[in-house]
Amino acid sequence: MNVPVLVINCGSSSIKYALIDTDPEAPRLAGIAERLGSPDACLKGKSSAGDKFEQALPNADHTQALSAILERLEGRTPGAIGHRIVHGGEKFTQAALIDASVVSAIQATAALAPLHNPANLAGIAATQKVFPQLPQVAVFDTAFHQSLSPTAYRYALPESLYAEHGIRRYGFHGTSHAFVSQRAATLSARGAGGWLTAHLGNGCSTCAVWNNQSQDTSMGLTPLEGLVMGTRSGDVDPGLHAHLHRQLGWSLDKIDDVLNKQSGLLGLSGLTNDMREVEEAAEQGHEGAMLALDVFCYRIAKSLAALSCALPSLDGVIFTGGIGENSPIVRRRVVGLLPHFGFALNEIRNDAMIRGQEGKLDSDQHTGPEVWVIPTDEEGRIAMETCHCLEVQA
Ligand SMILES: Nc1ncnc2c1ncn2[C@@H]1O[C@H](COP(=O)(O)OP(=O)(O)O)[C@@H](O)[C@H]1O
Ligand SMILES: CC(=O)OP(=O)(O)O
Ligand SMILES: [Mg+2]
Repeated sequence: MNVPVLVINCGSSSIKYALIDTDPEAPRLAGIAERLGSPDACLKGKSSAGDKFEQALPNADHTQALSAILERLEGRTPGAIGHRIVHGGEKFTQAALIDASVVSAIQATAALAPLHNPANLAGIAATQKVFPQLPQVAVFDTAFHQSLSPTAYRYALPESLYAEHGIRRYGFHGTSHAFVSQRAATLSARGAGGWLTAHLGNGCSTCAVWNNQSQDTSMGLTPLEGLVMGTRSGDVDPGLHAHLHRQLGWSLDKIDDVLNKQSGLLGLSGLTNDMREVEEAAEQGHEGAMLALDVFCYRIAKSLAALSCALPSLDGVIFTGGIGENSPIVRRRVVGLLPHFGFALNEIRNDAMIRGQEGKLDSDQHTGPEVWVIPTDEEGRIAMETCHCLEVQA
């Protein structure tokens, strides 16, 4: 079934939206309602003519923000709603038409993604109120990684923690890793083979993809494992939690808050979670920013090297997300830390690849593993999966 899809990515205080038409050439309407629940709440976006708008929505909640979004759709009516749902646990290997049982399954996994799933559920409740007549589909970040083998997804913990409590590695950003690896398989003469993907946005993760299937990924039970991110620490010694509790008297809530919201680029630099500002400060010799950039890039390279163990052979690496698509500095440094992989980055191509362009960064005549930048399209992929799910149901 091919219908215009309103894609909703609902956070605790924000709603990102995009209206994706059946005609791929039709301009997308997209935007974000931010700081919901506060006096500064506002809706920002772009009209189909490309004009930017900003509208104050003081103290608006999710439902009020959705009503305001509806008025920005320029009379175009969606035929379905596709929701990004971060955690689908082991239950969902693909998108699902939302009904009461799907809502309770998402509720059941909320404990595993306390920052994301409750907000996603609030988004479903609000859209059901505003668009009661439309079919709604849940598209899960975790679904693409359900192809992981137990070797990749099990932690070395007592079996009962997995069997009775679902404690295992799940992985996230699945729609992005799936989209860019399939796009590389189409664009590259190497086709679908072994690709390493690096999704570098506010949340960051890597993935090893073999024949369009996720083999392993850097995030785990929650979106905190793995790489250094904007405000998340990524991997730390699991002994850190007990240490902070016993030695500093920190509560679990405080530890959780520090690791999720005060660490990463922000924690290391002492300045900001925004990579543009980190790069600027590092350029001016700010020591915290230089260290943040060093650790960020080193940990990406280390993760890609580790994930290469999940691939029989390597065809290339793909950079995506706000940082992966726009930062020649990060790409150069990461590739430079992997000399034994045989990449050959062309500096001029790398420097020129910014602002959502797509392309290969290799030097001419290079025959080894390739380096690609592929702008991610999580919204487009969610719309596609929404239509596919409705087709299967019909
Ligand atoms: N030109 C740029 N150079 C370096 N980093 C950039 C650039 N443009 C955007 N970024 C970074 O991309 C990150 C946001 O990524 P994005 O994928 O848009 O986030 P989200 O995960 O919220 O969708 C920020 O750290 C931002 O600084
Ligand atoms: C799962 C995750 O980290 O999502 P985001 O990048 O949107 O924070
Ligand atoms: Mg993102």
